[in-house]
Amino acid sequence: MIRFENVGLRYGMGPEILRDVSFSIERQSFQFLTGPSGAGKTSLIRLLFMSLRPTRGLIRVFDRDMATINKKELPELRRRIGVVFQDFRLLDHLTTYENVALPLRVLGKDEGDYRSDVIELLKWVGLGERMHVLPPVLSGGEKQRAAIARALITRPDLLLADEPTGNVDPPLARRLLRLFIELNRLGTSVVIATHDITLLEQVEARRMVLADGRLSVFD
Ligand SMILES: Nc1ncnc2c1ncn2[C@@H]1O[C@H](COP(=O)(O)OP(=O)(O)OP(=O)(O)O)[C@@H](O)[C@H]1O
Repeated sequence: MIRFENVGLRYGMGPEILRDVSFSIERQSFQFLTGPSGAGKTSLIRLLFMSLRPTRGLIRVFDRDMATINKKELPELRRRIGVVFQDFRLLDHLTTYENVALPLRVLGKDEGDYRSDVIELLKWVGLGERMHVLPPVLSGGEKQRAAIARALITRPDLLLADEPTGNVDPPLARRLLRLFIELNRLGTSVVIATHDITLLEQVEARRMVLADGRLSVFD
């Protein structure tokens, strides 16, 4: 589904952050992306979401060479990817419910067809009581869960989550992990970037480890 071949990345004239990174992400696979702070996890997530282009190497996303994808084609391809950013990126003037429903609204779906799905997902992530409030009054953990729900609502082919349990307590982190596993069981490939050792210990999953710009993959 996704393939990186000898990918290198540098910002401006800075040092190479990623060097000769090669890996594939298969359909319906589950993997953690780990490595010390500053190792390049977020940069790799941004490459996967096509919001950053590599300095060198080949990236194929959904069987397309990223170098040949033009701006007009990007939204269509990105629709197949759900992302949870570290900074959440919720829209402050929309309620939690509206934020989560937004990707479906943008696709032109009828609210009558998705309303119950959105409410069910909000309840599952523990935001059933918070669906009518605006993001500025949500706690960090609540914002994080809203961002996760928004990324999942379209049942993407690929879910990218950058430190998705960074702001929640351990029981909730376990619950979110179960949600990702269930989503994976239903067919979505999942990539979770995390430092959270306890999270890593809970699932037998492929580990992609970044260190000194290089990626090692442990299946
Ligand atoms: N937009 C940018 N311009 C210049 N340098 C950047 C930019 N974004 C990231 N970097 C640098 O690239 C390196 C990798 O950063 P990145 O955020 O990808 O690491 P990370 O593994 O996600 O870190 P953390 O775990 O702390 O979030 C760091 O040295 C960072 O300073």
